[in-house]
Formats: sequence, C-alpha cells, structure tokens
Amino acid sequence: MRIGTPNSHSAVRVLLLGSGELGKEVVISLQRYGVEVIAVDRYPGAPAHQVAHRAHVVDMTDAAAIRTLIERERPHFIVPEIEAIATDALADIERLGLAKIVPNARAVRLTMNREGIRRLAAEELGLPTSPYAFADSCDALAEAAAKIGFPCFVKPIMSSSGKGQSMLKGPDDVEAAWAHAREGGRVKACRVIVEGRIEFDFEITLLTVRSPTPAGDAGIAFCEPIGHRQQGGDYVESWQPQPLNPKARERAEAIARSVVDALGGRGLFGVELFVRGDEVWFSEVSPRPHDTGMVTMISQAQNEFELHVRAILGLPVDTALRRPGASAVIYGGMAAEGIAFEGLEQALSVPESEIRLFGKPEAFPRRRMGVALAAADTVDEARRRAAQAASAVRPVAVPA
Ligand SMILES: Nc1ncnc2c1ncn2[C@@H]1O[C@H](COP(=O)(O)OP(=O)(O)OP(=O)(O)O)[C@@H](O)[C@H]1O
Ligand SMILES: NCC(=O)N[C@@H]1O[C@H](COP(=O)([O-])[O-])[C@@H](O)[C@H]1O
Ligand SMILES: [Mg+2]
Repeated sequence: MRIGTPNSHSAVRVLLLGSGELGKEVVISLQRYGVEVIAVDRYPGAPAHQVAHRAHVVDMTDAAAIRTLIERERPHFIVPEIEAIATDALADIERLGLAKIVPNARAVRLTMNREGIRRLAAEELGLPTSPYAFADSCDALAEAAAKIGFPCFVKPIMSSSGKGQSMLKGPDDVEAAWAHAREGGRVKACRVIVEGRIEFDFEITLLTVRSPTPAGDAGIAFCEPIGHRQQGGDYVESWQPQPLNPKARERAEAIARSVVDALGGRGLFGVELFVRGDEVWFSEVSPRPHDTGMVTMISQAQNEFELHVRAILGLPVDTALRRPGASAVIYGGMAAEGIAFEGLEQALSVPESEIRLFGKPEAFPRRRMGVALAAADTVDEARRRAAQAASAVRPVAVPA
C-alpha cells in the first residue's frame, strides 16, 4: 500500500458513511497516516465532520444521493459507520469497481438487517443463537412471541443502540412492544425480530480483525474479550479484559472466526456474544468498530479504530492488551443544543483517566455525548475509576 499526499493527485481518499463518535476516531487514525478523509452524515456538525478534510450532509438511505456523492468525491475506500445506509448503492459501487467497500458490500447489507445476519449465523453457519422468529404486524408479533415464549426481546430488524427494543414479560406487553418498535426502527417499514431471552452470566464483545498476513492470505486476530453492561439495549460501561474459561474462550473465538470469515473482506468486526459457563451464543456483529470497544482507547496500544484503519490499508496489526481498562458513558442528560460540560478538573484527577467529548451539536437525555476511560492494575479498579470520572462530568445548558 502506497499513501500519497492529502488534497493532491496522489492522495488516498477514504469516505465515511456515518460520522458519529466511532467515525471521529477512525478519521483521527486515518489523518495520522496522511489519508484524505471525507465524512458524511445525516446532520451538520457531526463528530467526524469536525476532524475530516471535507464534510457532507446527505440522506444516507437515498441510494441516488450516495451514488452522486461518490462520483463527485471518487474515494478509494468507503467505510460504513452506521447501519442505516442504502446498501443497494454500495453493491453497485463495488460491482462497478468505483471504490472498495469496507469490509465489503455483502457484509454491510447482511449486518444492517437483523434478519440477514441471524439467518447467516444460525441457519447457514449453524452457530448457537437465541431462538427467534420474525413478524410484520402486531398480530403476527403476538403469535411469534407465544411461539418463542416469555420473557423475550423484540427489536426492529433495522435499528441499533437499543432503539425500538423491548423485553416482553408476557402477552400483555405485545402491543406496547409493537408500538415502540415502530417508533424506534431506523426505517419506516416495520418488521421485527423476536428473540428468546438467553440467561447469560455475562456478555462480551470479541473484537476480531481480518487483515492480510505477510503471506497474502486473510489472517484473523482477536483482541482480549471486552465485558459490558447494557441498559435498555444501550451500553453504559465496558471493560477489558473479561476473563473467560478456556472452553468458553475457544468457543467464542470459533464463533467469531466463523462469522467473520463468512462475511469476508478486511477490517475490524465487533462480535457480540452471550456467555454462561462453557456455553457461548452468537448475538450479532458489527463490521466496524464497536461502541463497547471504545475502552481500547486506553487498554490497547493499537485501539479498535487504529486496527480498523490498519486492516483497511493492509498494514500489520497488533491486538495486544497494554493494561486493564474500562469505559463509562457520559450522557446528555437534557434536550438542548450547544450544551457545555463542567467538572473535567475533578474527572481528570482520577488516576489514569481520560475523557473524550464527542462534540455532538444537540443533546438528548440518553444521547451519548462523551466517554470516560480509565486504566488500573485490575479491571475492577479500572471500572471504579471510569465510573467516577464519568460521574464527575456535568452537562449544563448554556443559553444562546
Ligand atoms: N436474546 C437476548 N437475550 C438476552 N439479552 C438480550 C437478548 N437480546 C438483546 N439482549 C440485551 O440487549 C442488548 C442490546 O441488544 P442488541 O445488541 O441486539 O441491540 P442493538 O440495538 O443492536 O444494540 P447495539 O447497536 O448497541 O449493539 C444486548 O447487549 C443484551 O444485553
Ligand atoms: N451502537 C452503534 C453506535 O454506537 N454507533 C455510533 O453512534 C453514532 C450515532 O450516534 P447518535 O445516535 O447519538 O447520533 C454512530 O454514528 C456511531 O458512531
Ligand atoms: Mg448489540
């Protein structure tokens, strides 16, 4: 791989579809190599817009709009950063050889839709998953939930970060779950997955890198497992390493390898798994850096964003853990534009702590606006430190 000069005839250009907090860190890693970066999102002033060479606001579910922009910007690589993208446009671009899609158009299409990835994992690859069914109406949902049994989870097939997700305790919860899924899905047409609840001891993200080895074939490298805690389907804290017993670890790695090899291409993947004793279930996978993986900004020498970038550019990767670490989310806590954050002095007086503020122009009570990171000798201490640093940061409204 040869990297030229940004904004010149020799530039290597990367275009991000989605410019949130994860994209912002991918852009920062790309900038360090002198790659020319174009960041795209649905609203102006998105986090990655603020650090890219150029920024565009586009409806990313509009295939024609994506195609027009790609023809204008002529990127060498397209890095999807969110789930809601017109994947038809990506397939055309890949087929015509206009740009390389990361990791590839098929992987992006399959993983943006819970049905696509679930059928691949459970039915084609034979991996253990929760029992599941799909429904397109409230009546069909009632039937599907009765078949799967309670408690169960209902999620729009196209959504992320827990949006539109509910846990149903019994048939009385069906109607509310259907209404919630309709509101929370990223696209209008409502189809949902019903999943039986897995009673896990803990859940992990196994960051898995697929990148070329010196021999030229696709090598797989695993990061240490990341443990995390979710509330309402969205992550609130994560830590690394999460210890796994040898059998569970072997199974987790075998599942991750199987699904990542089936998706193919180069890049970092976040494989979400449930663990109970020796047993491991596949939940879902992101073909890109994962929110729970933000902990690697403090725990690994090469964090998940750097690993994604290196895999894309065909550079060597090292997934080694440097030090136990943890991350804790900082929420908006209010609905307001142009908010401020106080208490960084206290937050950063926590030993080995760091704070990232994403710079999102608008806050909502549960919108993720930043993250606290901390390292320590042990994971328990790192978690305490990250939680303490996060709680010291206070969002405040600033009158215009
Ligand atoms: N079948 C299940 N059994 C037990 N817990 C579940 C199940 N499905 C979801 N959960 C819980 O809800 C969380 C969010 O679910 P899921 O990852 O499917 O949602 P998501 O919207 O894709 O979230 P994200 O985009 O943040 O990954 C899981 O991490 C887990 O804690
Ligand atoms: N679980 C997926 C995930 O964490 N995605 C990250 O959140 C952003 C959207 O945030 P927003 O909803 O606050 O705009 C996305 O752009 C991505 O960085
Ligand atoms: Mg998830």
